[in-house]
Amino acid sequence: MRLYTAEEMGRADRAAQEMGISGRVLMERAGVGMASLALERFSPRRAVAVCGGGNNGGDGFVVARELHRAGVEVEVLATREEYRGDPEANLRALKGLGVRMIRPEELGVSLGRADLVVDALLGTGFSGEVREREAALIRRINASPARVLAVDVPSGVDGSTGEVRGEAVRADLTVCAHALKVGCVISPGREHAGEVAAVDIGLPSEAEVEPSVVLNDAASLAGLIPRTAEPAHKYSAGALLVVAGSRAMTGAAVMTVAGAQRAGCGIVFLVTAAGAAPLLDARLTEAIVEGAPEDAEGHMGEGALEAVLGRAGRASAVVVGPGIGVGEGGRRLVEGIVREVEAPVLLDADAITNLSGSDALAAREAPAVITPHAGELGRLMGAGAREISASRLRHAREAAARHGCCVLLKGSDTIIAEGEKAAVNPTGHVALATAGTGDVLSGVIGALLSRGMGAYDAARAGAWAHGRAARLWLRETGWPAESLIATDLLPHLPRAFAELLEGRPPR
Ligand SMILES: NC(=O)C1=CN([C@@H]2O[C@H](COP(=O)(O)OP(=O)(O)OC[C@H]3O[C@@H](n4cnc5c(N)ncnc54)[C@H](O)[C@@H]3O)[C@@H](O)[C@H]2O)[C@@H](O)CC1
Ligand SMILES: [K+]
Repeated sequence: MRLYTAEEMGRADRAAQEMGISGRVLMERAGVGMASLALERFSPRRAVAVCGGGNNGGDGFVVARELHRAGVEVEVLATREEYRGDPEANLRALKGLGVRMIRPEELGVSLGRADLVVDALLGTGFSGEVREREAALIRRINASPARVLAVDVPSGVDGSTGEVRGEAVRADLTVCAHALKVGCVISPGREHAGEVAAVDIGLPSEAEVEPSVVLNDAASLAGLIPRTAEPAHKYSAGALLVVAGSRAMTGAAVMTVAGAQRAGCGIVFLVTAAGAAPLLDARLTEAIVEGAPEDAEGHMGEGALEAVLGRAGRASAVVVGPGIGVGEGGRRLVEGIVREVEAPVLLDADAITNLSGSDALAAREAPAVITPHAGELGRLMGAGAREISASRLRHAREAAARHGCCVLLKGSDTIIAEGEKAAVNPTGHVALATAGTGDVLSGVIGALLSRGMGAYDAARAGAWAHGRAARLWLRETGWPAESLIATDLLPHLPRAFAELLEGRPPR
């Protein structure tokens, strides 16, 4: 499925109009499609359409006309004194049909009676902060108990980024014209959008433009997962070195290694703190475990880098971070790995925190992936987690540019960014908000790197399979999402990868 920013949608729209398809036709098809979804989903009896002064409002007038035609009792608030062009024509048609027009001061009463609100106040023509007049209307809509259908974008959400500065409508369903708007799939816009759907507005394929952000769906990943070729041995199948764990943190190493094994690499080496090594060796039957010198806190310390570099020569990728601890020793270890290891490196968790303020990544030439959550990215970028969360796409891109690496910013809407490219992963699930799932993800992406995938593709495929595994677990068990534990993902990873290999989009 296609994702468009406001600018890309505008270009595609202009291209269609140059081909002779009028804006009026596009608006008509958008409104008709949106109304038909609203009727199907909500079976409304009394609706209020709140329509702004632009084409989003114009779509809203068409939705209102269609609802009226279907027998719904409709009231319309048109916020502008005078309309022009297509919105004007559609407003005139509504008035001709005798649809009741209301004034802003009547909105409260009308909303109290309605079971559906059509939010057509602001669409892709909006960005920045909502003016007070519109903000007041948004607050009214949000206070109403009626279901909310957002036209194209929930009003107040930046359709190109998902950023919300000030008020924004909270919709039950957002129906986008032609392509999903980027802002409807990235948090916080994503949470405002509710369920998201797209309607066909008759835009010809010749009018499509190159999107800057892609939806990381199974179709977009088809054919990317490599198979182990004959003649094969365990090294040719991918040899991953995992640098993880400390005396008091052994689970992180277990989950990273196990994730990697299920994502199909031939052999996994684990270098961990000496005090943790015997226990981990006993738990990780198939892995080769080596203890490295540790400091007083039980973290890998002085001499650990040598142990890692000794193993790294045989590895086709390295994962470093889960459970290693934060401190000066960890910092030297991670900087040394970033500087010295030529194979692709994935940095997660404490490895990212250990690099805050360092320019080691920017100086590195070989591929690298970092997999932070908002807090970790904040520490790396000298910002707060809230600042990162408010502008996720921008910060993921900035981090990728500044550190010259691939960035996977975790969340229900995991974002993968590298250079000019960006993808939003749709398989994420709240079930994954539990300790250890990030360690599994590091292992999965590390395994894909070790099998020869490029950083961006490995991160995308790993994110997809990881989220999909959670969804398969939910489907199989029927248990509440909150009950998932990280190791539950492991037996479902093979099925998720099988789906990617078959190129079959999930049901
Ligand atoms: N291909 C297209 O581009 C199509 C666009 N359509 C609709 O047209 C919309 C885009 O229309 P427009 O470009 O006219 O823009 P919008 O209608 O989204 O927004 C313009 C209106 O928002 C107001 N506004 C802008 N910034 C504001 C702020 N900070 N605070 C308060 N009000 C603000 C403006 O005064 C103007 O009235 C899409 O979202 C979609 O709903 C559809 O008709 C189908 C075709
Ligand atoms: K809207």
